[in-house]
Amino acid sequence: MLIIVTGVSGTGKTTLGTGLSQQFHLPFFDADDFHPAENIAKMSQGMPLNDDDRQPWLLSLAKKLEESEKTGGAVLACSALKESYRQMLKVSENLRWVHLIGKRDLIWSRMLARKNHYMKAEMLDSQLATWEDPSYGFQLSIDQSPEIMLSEAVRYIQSNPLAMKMGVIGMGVMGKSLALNLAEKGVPVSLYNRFVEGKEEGIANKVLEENPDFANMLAFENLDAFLDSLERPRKILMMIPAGAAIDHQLDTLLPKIEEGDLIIDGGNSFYKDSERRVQRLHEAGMHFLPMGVSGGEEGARKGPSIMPGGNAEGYAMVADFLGRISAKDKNDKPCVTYVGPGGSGHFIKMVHNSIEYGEMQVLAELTHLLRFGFGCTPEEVSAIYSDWNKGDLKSYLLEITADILVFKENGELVLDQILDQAGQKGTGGWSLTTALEYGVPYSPLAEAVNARGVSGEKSMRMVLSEVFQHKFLPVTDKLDAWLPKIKQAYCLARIINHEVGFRLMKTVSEEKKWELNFYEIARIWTNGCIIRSGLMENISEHYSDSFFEMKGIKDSVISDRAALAELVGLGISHGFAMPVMSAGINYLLGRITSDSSASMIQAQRDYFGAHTYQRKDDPRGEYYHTQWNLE
Ligand SMILES: NC(=O)C1=CN([C@@H]2O[C@H](COP(=O)(O)OP(=O)(O)OC[C@H]3O[C@@H](n4cnc5c(N)ncnc54)[C@H](OP(=O)(O)O)[C@@H]3O)[C@@H](O)[C@H]2O)C=CC1
Ligand SMILES: O=C(CO)[C@H](O)[C@H](O)COP(=O)(O)O
Repeated sequence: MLIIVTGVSGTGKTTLGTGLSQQFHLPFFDADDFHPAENIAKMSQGMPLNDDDRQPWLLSLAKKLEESEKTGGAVLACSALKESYRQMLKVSENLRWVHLIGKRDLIWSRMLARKNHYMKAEMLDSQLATWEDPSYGFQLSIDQSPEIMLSEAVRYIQSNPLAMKMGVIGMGVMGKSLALNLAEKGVPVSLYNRFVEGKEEGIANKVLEENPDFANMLAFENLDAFLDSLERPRKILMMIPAGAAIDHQLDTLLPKIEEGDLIIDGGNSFYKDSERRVQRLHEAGMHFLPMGVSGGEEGARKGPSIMPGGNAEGYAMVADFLGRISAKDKNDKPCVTYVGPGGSGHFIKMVHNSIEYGEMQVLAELTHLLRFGFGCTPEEVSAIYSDWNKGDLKSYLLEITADILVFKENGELVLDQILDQAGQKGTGGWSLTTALEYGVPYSPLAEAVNARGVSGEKSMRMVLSEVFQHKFLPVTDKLDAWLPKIKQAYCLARIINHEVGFRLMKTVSEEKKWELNFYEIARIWTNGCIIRSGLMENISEHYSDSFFEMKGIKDSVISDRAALAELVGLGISHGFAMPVMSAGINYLLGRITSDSSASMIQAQRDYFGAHTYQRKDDPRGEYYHTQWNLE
């Protein structure tokens, strides 16, 4: 979106241009700043510029406008006195003109009041003589206040909208926040929400009304008008629920859009669905970008972690915009990267969420044990977590858990008013089925999914609790003696959660030849996303396929496993379910045991089913069968 404010010197182009740049969140350029030194010298001596003087200046302005157009647009204040000059600046159809028109006396008096400007007031007559009245654009009279001039110019531009750079479908929690983020970063954006009579009406318009500072947004509930408003090739981001809604929305969109257009699915879709959709849009000559987004409402508004995969050409069309809206890592690099082909973007978002499930569950388990076993108050638990959060254990989830533990309404802890039934939308469970499909051990993170399932059976739990008289037993040991071990156990349980997730990603990447870059994946997860943490920073620097041997991790595996085992023992023996922490220590011990109990399994299989087994003393790997039942 390009806006050019024209007029002779003294008409207030800079004031209006600056106001428009703020309203439309676009950069502002003053053409005066682009004059070569010779022109400035000439004007300072009161000598008017001729066409030859203006030629290089106009060319450099046209170049600046072309560059700006690629990155979202700009507002330019430029005298553009003659039609031939304006023609040189007309670099795009996506351009609106506001011409400032005023009487000579008014302009003269304003020029006399100006200080530190190289233009001499005497040159006004020359400018007015050169000025050619334009036959297009908005003629705005300067005999009114700057505020009124600004609001009239905004109204004109909004009623003659420019092609918007991006469209967002779905004005829910995420769509609205991402749209505002885009608009704030100078990407003109069209908003669309479905119309459902009597239920979903004027939703996109409401977003505009609630955000009057953003003049670079348009709102629609008519899909055709929304699509018409977009620059070609169109770039459309869908932020709607995963599953049937996505296919249905694509069914509606595809007949209305054109070859070369790009559709992005920024929701939590199952990666296999995304692979199918990449293919579908490819066959229709369109680009499809399955894209994970993490950071919740606040992240989407201020800077999420973004995981686009699929069509690389499609990614290139929006790479600049995604970079602008994403969170930034510690080196100020955007937390977005092209993940890989097919559904890889949604795949890694799914694994991200699975790790998120595990991290949340570990904190839930610890909190329960600290409160109802050790008898800590919520404030005490919060203080412990806040303390941990100052060091290597720091993480976003630890931080919000500490907050939740002291958050009160009407003097009551909100946490204790919340029904103990955890919801889930799919990503955790899909990770588990994917791990099963690829034969990747996943027990710690699987337990986080199962724990949510068990929590959902509230009425059955209540009945059985009564039948079996279940009680949490108080821990009689002093908390101070346990606290260092609890911290160690927490540290190691988190490492195990991450190892499990990264192992799944590595296996699937190899099988599908995605060539995922785990340094990059960890890097884009160091900020903006829900599992950002000190641990993730460490992984992004030292990632190794042999995860447990990684720098900053190996020491914890060596020194903290006794603490994790002890804590799980303590919790379970005092009546606390600790599914993720106990699965974690079991998984770890299983992974680091050279002599496992599986010989017995093989013997049993061979006994009842003649499944055969291999022998330790036969390096050829031959299969043997024993006639176990000699009768
Ligand atoms: N909330 C979060 O923290 C995160 C969510 N996500 C994912 O982003 C996506 C959107 O989530 P979120 O914004 O939270 O969800 P919301 O429920 O807040 O919003 C959903 C949006 O989709 C629209 N919608 C619902 N059904 C349909 C349909 N059948 N056709 C077209 N539009 C429809 C809704 O419109 P209407 O108002 O008319 O119902 C609404 O605008 C989901 O896939 C979610 O899993 C990803 C990361 C974080
Ligand atoms: O993607 C997210 C965070 O990263 C969403 O908040 C998602 O909804 C979380 O998953 P679930 O609803 O299953 O807990």
